Amino acid sequence: MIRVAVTGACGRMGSGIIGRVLEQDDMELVAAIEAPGTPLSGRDVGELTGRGPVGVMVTEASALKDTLAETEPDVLVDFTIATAAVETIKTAAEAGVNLVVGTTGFSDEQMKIIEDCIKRNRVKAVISPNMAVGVNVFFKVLRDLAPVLSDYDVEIIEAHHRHKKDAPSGTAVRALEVIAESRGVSPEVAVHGRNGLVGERTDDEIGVHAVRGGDIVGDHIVLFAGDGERLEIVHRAHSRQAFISGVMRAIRFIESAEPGCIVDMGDVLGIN
Ligand SMILES: NC(=O)C1=CN([C@@H]2O[C@H](COP(=O)(O)OP(=O)(O)OC[C@H]3O[C@@H](n4cnc5c(N)ncnc54)[C@H](O)[C@@H]3O)[C@@H](O)[C@H]2O)C=CC1
Ligand SMILES: O=C(O)C1=N[C@H](C(=O)O)C[C@H](O)C1
Repeated sequence: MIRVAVTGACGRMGSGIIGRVLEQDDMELVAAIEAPGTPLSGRDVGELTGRGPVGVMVTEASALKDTLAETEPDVLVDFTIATAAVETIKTAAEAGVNLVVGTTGFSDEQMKIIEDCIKRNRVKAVISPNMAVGVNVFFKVLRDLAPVLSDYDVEIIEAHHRHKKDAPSGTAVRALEVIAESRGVSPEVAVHGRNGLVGERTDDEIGVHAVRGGDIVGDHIVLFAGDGERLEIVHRAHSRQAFISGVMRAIRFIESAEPGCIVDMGDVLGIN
């Protein structure tokens, strides 16, 4: 039985993950953690997420160290916000708890802190900006296509719901990194939006555009524009269940992962 703790427990992803964990025969929800000062502390997370009481009460992140010691999870799943996730990851790693992290918006400095902490404490970690199987196939297609279309102009467009706090999406940033790497250039060639008399497009630049509105779950388009034609690689998420299915795969994968290393969903799926 895999003992699972979830942070961001009452969020869009956290609540969905908890619902799916509760349905698994090989998993047990042992902790549900929310932001410090949450008014939901002490409430049954099953009732909060519309499933009826499950006997797991919401605890605050400020008590995470004690919560981990008392509940002894095998893995902590984090879908929160970057600034919070860094602290959560440090606390979990120091407690020897493996990690599945879907939170996006980490800076390079925050990622370095996370990498060092996971390496130092020799915990296992799956960290991926998008857990959907289809998106990780999308990344592989981009890796294979980018060298062939090296002289095409690339633009990345992502669209998400009005509540998303970070931009561009972590998925769009990963797509940018994949294409930039294949071209032997820095992701700093990105041009985030365009406004004013910006002049002609340069050959090296990669446009990145974030659309926000409504309840869009997550669309990503990578456009390769050439002379007389263009190719558009598109992924559209219809439901957060696509991400949550990937989270279940990651939770089951983690035991076999290498201690002290961070892998992503491509590794979990064996397509990297
Ligand atoms: N990797 C993937 O497949 C996916 C990643 N995401 C990312 O996951 C993150 C969360 O997305 P949503 O669930 O839509 O956001 P949300 O805002 O609905 O949920 C975040 C939750 O975290 C809680 N929280 C804030 N600070 C906390 C702390 N210190 N400890 C515990 N909980 C804390 C908030 O109260 C909230 O309930 C975002 O970074 C988003 O980009 C979202 C969907 C898929
Ligand atoms: O915030 C979201 O909703 C999502 N965020 C992730 C990202 O930033 O790429 C993944 C997915 O697109 C949904």
